[in-house]
Amino acid sequence: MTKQALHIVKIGGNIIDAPEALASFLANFAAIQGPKLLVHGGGKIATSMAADLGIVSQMIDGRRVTDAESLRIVTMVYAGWINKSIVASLQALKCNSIGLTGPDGAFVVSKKRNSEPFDYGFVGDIEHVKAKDLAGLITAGFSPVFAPITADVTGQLLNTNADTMAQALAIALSEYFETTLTYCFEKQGVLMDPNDDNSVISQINPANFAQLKADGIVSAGMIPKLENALKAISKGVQAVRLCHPDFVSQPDKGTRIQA
Ligand SMILES: Nc1ncnc2c1ncn2[C@@H]1O[C@H](COP(=O)(O)OP(=O)(O)O)[C@@H](O)[C@H]1O
Ligand SMILES: CC(=O)N[C@@H](CCC(=O)OP(=O)(O)O)C(=O)O
Repeated sequence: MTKQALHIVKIGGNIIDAPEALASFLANFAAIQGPKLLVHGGGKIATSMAADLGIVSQMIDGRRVTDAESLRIVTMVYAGWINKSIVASLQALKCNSIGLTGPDGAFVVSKKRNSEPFDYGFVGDIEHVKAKDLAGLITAGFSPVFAPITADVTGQLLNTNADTMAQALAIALSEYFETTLTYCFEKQGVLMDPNDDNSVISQINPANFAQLKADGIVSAGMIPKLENALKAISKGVQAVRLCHPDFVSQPDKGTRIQA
């Protein structure tokens, strides 16, 4: 039997923090026909909220070093304000969204990251996705909206990178759906020249990724994002793409990932 298509989309903090861009993206997302799932980040807002409270945020390899105070902030920001704002907006657009974190339904279970070689604090790496139950929720007509907060088997909340969460959900759900994964961010795609939106690299595979990294053309948060994208395409996700949120429904736009 052929599997039904499932569109998984991830949006990051730069879009969430720009009300017009977010509203325009959510209208595009709501218009996608058929099963769909959204994963959101919000790192930029968490960093500014932490700064307001006098807490300096430290990022290493795209992961936030998350102490107990930071964990409280990121949980309130991601699972609270951002998640509920997005779900309410999608409901107003007649998209039957349901806001979730890892521990809701135990859909995503993580494990605290090893403290060697560096202690990231309360950061979780995903161990298991309860894909069958989540597929059931999607088939019942809900569009899950995941915040990047998970928990381990003891109930400890953990902060999880949103790009990784999207990758893990896409891989696990590929057992039940023909899954496509789209990372939306504020540029037109992965660029040869970060200041030139016309320099989109149309395809990235493991070989040219290694070269782009060595040449310093991809840097910062783009490196873990592409590592997640490459993992997804190598583990059963049908199509993976990075693009501007305006083009979420135009598969020929942006950067396509190849195994
Ligand atoms: N070659 C590149 N092309 C496009 N963006 C790049 C590139 N190299 C680094 N970046 C940076 O990666 C960022 C996207 O990663 P990140 O900030 O983690 O996004 P998000 O918060 O949406 O997950 C872009 O805003 C850009 O500053
Ligand atoms: C462990 C870890 O780094 N978690 C991320 C989760 C949010 C995120 O990934 O947000 P963007 O998609 O907007 O970058 C963080 O706190 O920044």
